Amino acid sequence: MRTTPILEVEGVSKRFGKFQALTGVSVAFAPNMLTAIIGPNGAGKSTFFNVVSGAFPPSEGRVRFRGRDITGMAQHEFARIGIAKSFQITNVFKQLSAHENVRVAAQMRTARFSLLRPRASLGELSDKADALLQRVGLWAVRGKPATDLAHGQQRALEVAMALASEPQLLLMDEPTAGMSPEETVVMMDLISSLASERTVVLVEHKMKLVMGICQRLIVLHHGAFLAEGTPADIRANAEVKRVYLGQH
Ligand SMILES: Nc1ncnc2c1ncn2[C@@H]1O[C@H](COP(=O)(O)OP(=O)(O)OP(=O)(O)O)[C@@H](O)[C@H]1O
Repeated sequence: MRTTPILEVEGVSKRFGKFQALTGVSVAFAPNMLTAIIGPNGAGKSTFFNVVSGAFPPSEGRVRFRGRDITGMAQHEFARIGIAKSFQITNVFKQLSAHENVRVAAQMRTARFSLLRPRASLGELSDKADALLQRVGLWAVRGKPATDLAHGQQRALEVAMALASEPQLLLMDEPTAGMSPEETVVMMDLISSLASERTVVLVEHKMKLVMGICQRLIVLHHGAFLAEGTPADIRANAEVKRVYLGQH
């Protein structure tokens, strides 16, 4: 990789008891690119995502963000250093409006930084929330309680909340899971546009979905690295076809 990577995963393995879910995975991610981690069922994609996003530490290996070792770092530190993850639907306060949810997310960021800079005023937070809601296409429903939003809109709300921390790296786990075809198109367009401003790494089971929007794909199989490359490279890779495309 010619540019200095923003995220480096080095020799990462993960065991659950005797089960080896990941084995020695090493990959690096260039800044401001959209990369998808793909692979068939049980390939280790979610485990990879959880290790990289700090949900649990790897059994072996290191994860580095902008050169800093973040292996095993506490979850709450991630937003502070510039990493956000979506989707944890549980983060949405169902009774609050879309606007209030994003404002709270933005407020949490300024609270974290309050020692370093003055707290933002309510007006500033409100403006920021509005801008983010516009960014993810939820302006029209900003006043609605989150619970009344369609599934796709709730997920877009999660994205707006994740963006409130102004991340340099956005990690997304199956962002279109459970979405209708129409909602999927909207979300894919959104992800594509977000990736022009920051690094986005997404985990996706459905390879076809990401082929059109990702610059790079990483394929896992049986918990190990199988291949990486552009969508065209991956489409032409006989081994990938065998283990992955053959199933669909
Ligand atoms: N907490 C756990 N305890 C035990 N085994 C686990 C645990 N989490 C995952 N596994 C196993 O690790 C393997 C990889 O699972 P993982 O969820 O990472 O795969 P995946 O590629 O995301 O699959 P899918 O596309 O089906 O979601 C699977 O065989 C799974 O059963």
